[in-house]
Amino acid sequence: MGMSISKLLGNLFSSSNKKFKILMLGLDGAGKTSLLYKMKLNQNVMTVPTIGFNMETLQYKNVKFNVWDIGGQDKIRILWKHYYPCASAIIFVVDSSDVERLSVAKYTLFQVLNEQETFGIPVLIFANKIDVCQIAFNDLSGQLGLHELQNRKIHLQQCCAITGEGMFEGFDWLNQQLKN
Ligand SMILES: Nc1nc2c(ncn2[C@@H]2O[C@H](COP(=O)(O)OP(=O)(O)OP(=O)(O)O)[C@@H](O)[C@H]2O)c(=O)[nH]1
Ligand SMILES: [Mg+2]
Repeated sequence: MGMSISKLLGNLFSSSNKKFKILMLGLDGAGKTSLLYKMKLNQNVMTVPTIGFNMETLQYKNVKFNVWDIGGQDKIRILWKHYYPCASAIIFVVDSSDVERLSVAKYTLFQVLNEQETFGIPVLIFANKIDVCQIAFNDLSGQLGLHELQNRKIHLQQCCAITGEGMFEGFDWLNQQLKN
């Protein structure tokens, strides 16, 4: 009856050792590094623009992630593609107070989604800076063109890297997607 003890232990061991590679992308200043360290340390860190990347291992509800926070400045976005191989999911961070650059955020998001290596993987969009947000949720979703992406695994979650609001809800969705 049931699974042998050794098989059960083997399964537990392998699942606890698995780390999902998660890419954190988004325009410069969106709050990627702030979110990474809020999640990792529960601290508000002083950030400087990321040139290159930060990588941290996080654990949320027994799921381990290697989160790659990659610099979002215009001139270094060209380098994002080098990080795509073997990514299990993408977290795309949008500054919801920067309404003027929402069209650039949309264009950049669609560029990422059009890369063959990102086909089929879940994309969590963090609408960050909800504390200073300048736009209603539905308008934000509309301006990012999310209705055009109904064949993709996409979830829009408002959050705040300063208070941590919304972060765990986002990771709950991600965990659920990675389980499937
Ligand atoms: N008000 C507010 N400010 C935030 C929030 N998250 C980040 N910031 C601020 O936004 C600025 C940019 O944050 P970063 O985390 O450095 O942004 P980034 O996306 O890593 O930027 P790059 O490394 O250039 O790609 C910093 O001054 C943060 O303190 C937030 O939720 N609310
Ligand atoms: Mg950064």
